[in-house]
Parts: sequence; C-alpha cells; structure tokens
Amino acid sequence: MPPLLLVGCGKMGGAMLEGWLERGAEQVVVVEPSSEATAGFAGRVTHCAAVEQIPAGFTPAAMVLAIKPQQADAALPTLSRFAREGALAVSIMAGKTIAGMTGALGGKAQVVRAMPNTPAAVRQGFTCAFAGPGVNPAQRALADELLSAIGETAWLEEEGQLDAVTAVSGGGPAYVFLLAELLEAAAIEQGLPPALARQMARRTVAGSGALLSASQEDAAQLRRNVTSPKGTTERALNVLMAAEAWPRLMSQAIAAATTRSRELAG
Ligand SMILES: NC(=O)C1=CN([C@@H]2O[C@H](COP(=O)(O)OP(=O)(O)OC[C@H]3O[C@@H](n4cnc5c(N)ncnc54)[C@H](O)[C@@H]3O)[C@@H](O)[C@H]2O)C=CC1
Ligand SMILES: O=C(O)[C@@H]1CCC=N1
Repeated sequence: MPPLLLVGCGKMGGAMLEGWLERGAEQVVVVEPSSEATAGFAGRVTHCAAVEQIPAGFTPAAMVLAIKPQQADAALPTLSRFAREGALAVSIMAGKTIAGMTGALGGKAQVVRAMPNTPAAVRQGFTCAFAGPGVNPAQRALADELLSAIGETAWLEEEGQLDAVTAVSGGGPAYVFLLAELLEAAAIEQGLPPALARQMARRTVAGSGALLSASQEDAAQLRRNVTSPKGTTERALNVLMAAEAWPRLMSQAIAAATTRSRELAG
C-alpha cells in the first residue's frame, strides 16, 4: 500500500487502520489528538497529535477522513496541503458532501465519500462508496483497496443515496445490537437467569447473522423456516409484524436517520 494519512483514529478510523496494517501498509501517519486512541498502534504507525506535527515532506497518496462531521469545518482547511493535485481524499463522515469537502480542502483533491459500519472491527464491515468528480481509475482502485480491507464494498451511482445508506447499513449494527438488548431483557422478564439471558441473546443474534451470511435463502425464507404453523414463533411474529409495529417503526426510524444525514451536510 502507498503512504496513507489517517485523520481521526477513533472507533471507525482505528478499525480501518487495523485492516490496512493487516494488508501490509507500512507508511501510515495518523493525526489523532487522543494518545489513548492510538496506543494500540504504537511502533506500527507515525502518530501526530495535530496536523502541524506531520513530518515535512510526507506525501500521502490518500488521506482518510474519519473524524466526526461536526469536526470537519475546523479540520479540513488545515489539511489543504495534502489535498494537492492528484491526491485522493476518502471521507467516511456521515452527511458531509463531496462538494463541501472539496471546497473546504482547497479544491484540488479528488474525493471519494464512503459509509462503512462497525463490523469493520472484525473485517465484516459493509461499505458503500461514491466517487466524486475527477476521481480516476487508479484513485478509485486505491479507495476500493482501503475500504475492502474492512469487509465488502459496493459502489454507488449517486451521491444522494449515501443518506439512506448511512441510515440503513451505517447505523444498522446499532439496531441489531438493540435487538440483542431487548431479547435479553425480555428473557429476564420471563424468569430466565440474567447470565443465561445474555448468552442466549448474543448467540441468537450472532448465529442468525452467520446463518444469513452463509445461506443462499433470503431473510424472509429464513424467518419462515423458524415459524411453524400455529406454533410459538407465529404468536410472537403476529405482534412484531403488525402494521403499526416493526414495519412502521423501522420505516420511521430509517426515514429519521436519512433526514439527519442530510442535515449533517451543513
Ligand atoms: N461509529 C460508526 O458506526 C460509524 C461512524 N462513521 C463516521 O465515522 C466518523 C468517526 O466516527 P467514530 O469513529 O464513531 O467516532 P470516534 O469519536 O470514535 O472517532 C473520532 C476520532 O477523531 C478524533 N479527532 C477529533 N478531532 C480531530 C482532529 N481535528 N484531527 C484528528 N482527529 C480528531 C477524536 O479524538 C476521535 O478519536 C464519523 O464521521 C461518523 O459519521 C461512519 C460509519 C459508521
Ligand atoms: O450515527 C452516526 O451518525 C454514524 C453514522 C452511521 C453510524 N454512525
């Protein structure tokens, strides 16, 4: 891998960095104010607490922006010297548009906007990416290599699709973890011991994910495979699948998150 600059080494930036190092990246400079966040990478990357500390002459082929959207306005202009002609910027920030980022970076870099998710931490992420104006095939291939180091990548035809992507697959793991939390609480409510309830909820969600991943059948068929006619699951699904229950709630939740992604464009 060519020299890389990572800006922000939190949950997502750290997961991506681990993936690149696994794939043999050798020259990575990480800008991250928290030394705690980069502690696990000591000796493997060059850590700078601020942009001003980046070694003079460092010329990354790509910089990856993994800071919060709310931090972008202050941080991007300070990175303009790395946004030279031919340089690639890959942003994973929710909401931030390519036009806005290109301007804030000084107008020279080509920008890929992407939305990964936290299963990236175990290289099981799913990322959607969109290549902005002027991104050449080599830059797109580099972006694909960086994103595919943490899981599967799909390329979009329209930047606007990223708002719904952010709502569905970007935030999706949170909804699945909420399901595990709620299953655990309901199990305890039915009198099961807390430790067993926790084990049961975790293994059920993780095992179902593994089955979904390995199976050729779609999710609806896998659901039907569990649901015996006039059995117990059917009773539960009559509650969950009522029009005003999960179908409506999921639709409202995804619409709310999509709207928030658009707001974050700023
Ligand atoms: N957490 C998630 O599930 C996902 C997050 N994202 C996006 O990834 C980005 C990062 O999110 P997280 O990793 O969750 O946040 P985080 O808070 O874990 O990481 C952000 C990091 O940026 C550092 N930072 C703050 N100001 C900085 C600056 N000026 N220069 C360099 N580093 C700076 C912080 O110290 C922190 O370690 C956000 O834009 C978010 O929208 C995208 C997909 C999924
Ligand atoms: O909640 C957020 O804004 C970010 C984007 C997708 C997941 N986390």
